[in-house]
Amino acid sequence: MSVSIATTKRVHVAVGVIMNADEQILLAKRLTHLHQGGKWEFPGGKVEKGESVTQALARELKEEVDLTITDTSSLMSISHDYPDKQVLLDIHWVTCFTGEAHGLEGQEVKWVAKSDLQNYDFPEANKPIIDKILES
Ligand SMILES: Nc1nc2c([nH]c(=O)n2[C@H]2C[C@H](O)[C@@H](COP(=O)(O)OP(=O)(O)OP(=O)(O)O)O2)c(=O)[nH]1
Ligand SMILES: [Mg+2]
Repeated sequence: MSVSIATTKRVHVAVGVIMNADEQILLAKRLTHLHQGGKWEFPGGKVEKGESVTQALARELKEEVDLTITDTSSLMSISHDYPDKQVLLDIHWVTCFTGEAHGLEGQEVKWVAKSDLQNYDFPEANKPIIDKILES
């Protein structure tokens, strides 16, 4: 007899660590009805079929926080299993962008000094990202 094990597809997410000229980082608060709702995140979202990670990042940052990004560099990737969802976060530094940040999906957005990041509640997967930013 064969046993089938339920497997869920890992969700590939493009994530931007956006830093401004004052070395502040843009955080957005996940809406409560979403996965990991109420937690603070770095803006980003799912990579769609046929898109590169950079294309997805540019699209998501425009859709979510109204920024046009002009330069990015890879920071790290994190594969994380939540009890209810498996994610692969593809995280990029964003240091060149134009526009003013607004939460276009009704979410709160905030520029936060690096030294204040530890006072925010992030999803579990984000711990290595925070460590990396603090090292930089
Ligand atoms: N954007 C972003 N997502 C993160 C971070 N940390 C982390 O675990 N995630 C997870 C939460 C979600 O499961 C997933 C991001 O998905 P998403 O933002 O595209 O999707 P969503 O939950 O808004 O759901 P959907 O309605 O678009 O399907 O990655 C982070 O710092 N930024
Ligand atoms: Mg999103």
